[in-house]
Amino acid sequence: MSSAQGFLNDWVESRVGLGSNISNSRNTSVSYNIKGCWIPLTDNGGRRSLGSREEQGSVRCRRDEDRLGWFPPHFDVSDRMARLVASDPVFRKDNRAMLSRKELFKNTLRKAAHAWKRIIELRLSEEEASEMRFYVDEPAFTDLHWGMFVPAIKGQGTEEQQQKWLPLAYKMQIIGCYAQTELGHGSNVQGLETTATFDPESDEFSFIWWPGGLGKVSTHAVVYARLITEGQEHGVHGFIVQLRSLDDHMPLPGITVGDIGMKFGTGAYNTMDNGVLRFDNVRIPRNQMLMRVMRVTREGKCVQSNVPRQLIYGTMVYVRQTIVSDASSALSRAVCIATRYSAVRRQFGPQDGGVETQVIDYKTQQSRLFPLLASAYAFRFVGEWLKWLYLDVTQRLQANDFSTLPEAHACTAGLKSLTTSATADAIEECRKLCGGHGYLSSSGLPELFAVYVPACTYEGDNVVLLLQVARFLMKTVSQLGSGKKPVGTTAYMARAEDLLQSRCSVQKAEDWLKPSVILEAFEARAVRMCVACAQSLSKFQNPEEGFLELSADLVEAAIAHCQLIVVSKFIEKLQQDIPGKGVKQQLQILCYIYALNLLHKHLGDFLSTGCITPKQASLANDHLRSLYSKVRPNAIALVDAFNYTDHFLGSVLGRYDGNVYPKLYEEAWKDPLNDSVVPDGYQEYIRPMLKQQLRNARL
Ligand SMILES: CC/C=C\C/C=C\C/C=C\C/C=C\C/C=C\C/C=C\CC/C=C/C(=O)SCCNC(=O)CCNC(=O)[C@H](O)C(C)(C)COP(=O)(O)OP(=O)(O)OC[C@H]1O[C@@H](n2cnc3c(N)ncnc32)[C@H](O)[C@@H]1OP(=O)(O)O
Ligand SMILES: Cc1cc2nc3c(=O)[nH]c(=O)nc-3n(C[C@H](O)[C@H](O)[C@H](O)COP(=O)(O)OP(=O)(O)OC[C@H]3O[C@@H](n4cnc5c(N)ncnc54)[C@H](O)[C@@H]3O)c2cc1C
Repeated sequence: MSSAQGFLNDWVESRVGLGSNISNSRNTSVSYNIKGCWIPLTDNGGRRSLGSREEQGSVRCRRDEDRLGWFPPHFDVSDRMARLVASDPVFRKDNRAMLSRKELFKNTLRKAAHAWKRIIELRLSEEEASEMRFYVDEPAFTDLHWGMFVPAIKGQGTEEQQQKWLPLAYKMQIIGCYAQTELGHGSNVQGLETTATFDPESDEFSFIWWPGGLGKVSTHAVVYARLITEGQEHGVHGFIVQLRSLDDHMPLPGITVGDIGMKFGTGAYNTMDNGVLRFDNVRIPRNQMLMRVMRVTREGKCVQSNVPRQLIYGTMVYVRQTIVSDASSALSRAVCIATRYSAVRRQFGPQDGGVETQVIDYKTQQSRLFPLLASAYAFRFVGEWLKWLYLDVTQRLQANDFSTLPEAHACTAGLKSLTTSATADAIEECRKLCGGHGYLSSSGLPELFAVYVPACTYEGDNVVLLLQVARFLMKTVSQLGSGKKPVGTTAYMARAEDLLQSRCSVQKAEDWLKPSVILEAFEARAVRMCVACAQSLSKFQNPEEGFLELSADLVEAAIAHCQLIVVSKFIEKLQQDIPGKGVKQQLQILCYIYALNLLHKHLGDFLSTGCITPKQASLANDHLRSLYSKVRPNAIALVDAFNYTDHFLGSVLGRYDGNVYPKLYEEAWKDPLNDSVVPDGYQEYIRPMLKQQLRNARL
């Protein structure tokens, strides 16, 4: 796992490297360079109107070109793409909530086509294109094409199949989607009802299918179906199926395809054409089954390769890994909005008529906000680590080493579940942290929530995924006595005997500042919960029955294990060199906040397993409170470090210059209801009502 450090390092240098901006402190607090002078962000950022209602002009973060050279590629690429998108009128943010579905969708097509044009014109690399997609900030068919269709062919296709299909897909001469889910089956992939029956007479397959996928754009799909040859079933496999004509985009014979209709929220994920697809005896050539895992011969015989069957699920492992990094982005975006606004917003305060208190100074606000800020950083680090794990497993697979696949599956499934659930909850919390104005569309938070929340369901329902982690953990525990040493993220289980007995050494609040103490508490909690589940399971005659009965406890154990991974990767990160004066200390504080807040929220686990005493829990809470005061002076710098443009944030409350109130007022007048002073419908409904009341009053 040590090479994870390389990735983590990249991140720190590039993002916290922003840190170079927040490094020149004059005093103990982190500073931020605004208009060329270094000022400590101890309060409201001085020149920026965070904390003031007056317009302060457009103060910009200084990012000198010569400084950019210092940043490693990722930051540079990301920053360049953010600016490119923000300055291009085609990518302007429409008020998506106001658009009809057709307008919304057509706008998405326009932006995607323009993005592709720019990618070609500017000869953007894959990394640059991917950053561009991120900043365009609109779910589109291209996500599925690049994110699932292409990876499915790469991961499950033979060399020959890749050579045939990938060039077409790379040039977007075909557009593909990932058609796996049916009306009746999503989580249960082996239960799919779509069948692909091999017909040796004609060398073709036939399908019946009902997927979630792309309803209006894709010309092709990788369709998952149960393979049947010679009257026998051979499990689920992927098949490349052409859906629409490449000449006029009409569905091919036997194919019924369309959009499944409006989804949650206005705007939001409705830019995506999730679709319905029905096959009626559609025939495709035999060699369009992705055959890396299993080959079907001309005679209809199945030949298993040495690659494990689970590779059929490989695309999901890949996407789940990307979803973890995306969680950090969505969370950091919401936290950036809520933190900046909390510094602007004032309520209550001195009775003598002095200025009211910035809401960010209330301990309750800090105790809700700062753990979310810490989580955004934590998810970023664990996302980078997971990227490394995924690359590592991919390289091993290429060398026919399948040993780390189960762990990669458990980690991607578990961390996808943990981070998306936490992020969805956090976005909603950020909305509440912004009070009434958070409920306005112009805060950017309602749409962010609506667009984000399906991440808890797609790519695997979060509970179903945690149950996969629990299976992996139960297997690991059951092998503990067998001499098979647990490795990677379960290595701590090798010390199960010690961890079952260990006593937390904390005696005073500061003792909670030792990473080893925190780690041991989280390890002991996870091991104890896993072992307790394994013991309960062993009482069942039928293990599957036991697994169903105990599933709620198993999910809790899986969460404990996944939280341990996040905490341990954060701690690992801090063992490295981190450039920028004061940056490491800030990250350390965030790491403690992340861990101690989890401990506080899951106190029941820690106490009931005897990992810590009530007194130690109370000391942890005391310490947590004191850490909030240390984050407060640097909170704005820590969210500025995400380097989000106002265009990307799309939030009046999260504006960089803090000029919230005049802009809220300005934004209100843009609403179509304000196009006329007297509303449509006045004559028809309001006036007669008023007149009626007048007549009644006279009576
Ligand atoms: C403008 C810009 C232009 C260009 C842009 C450029 C670039 C853009 C690039 C990219 C964009 C990137 C990313 C974004 C892409 C997409 C994200 C956005 C939207 C997402 C859309 C959503 C898509 C979907 O939802 S697709 C459908 C997903 N479906 C699921 O997730 C189903 C969930 N169910 C399952 O996974 C499985 O069925 C199961 C729950 C795991 C159960 O499996 P099974 O029935 O087989 O049962 P078992 O439990 O017995 O398992 C058997 C065995 O297998 C192991 N296992 C299971 N899963 C896996 C796996 N995935 N990998 C490895 N191993 C696995 C399991 O542990 C068991 O092992 P053992 O036998 O050893 O115990
Ligand atoms: C916005 C969006 C985009 C999508 N895009 C695609 C796509 O591009 N391609 C594609 O193929 N699919 C796509 N999907 C489908 C998605 O992958 C599935 O909806 C998802 O995998 C969940 O499966 P399900 O709908 O069958 O949920 P279900 O399994 O029916 O879940 C319903 C409830 O049952 C519970 N449950 C289910 N099984 C168990 C169990 N074994 N134990 C305990 N509880 C259980 C779940 O926790 C959940 O609470 C998309 C979905 C959405 C929302």
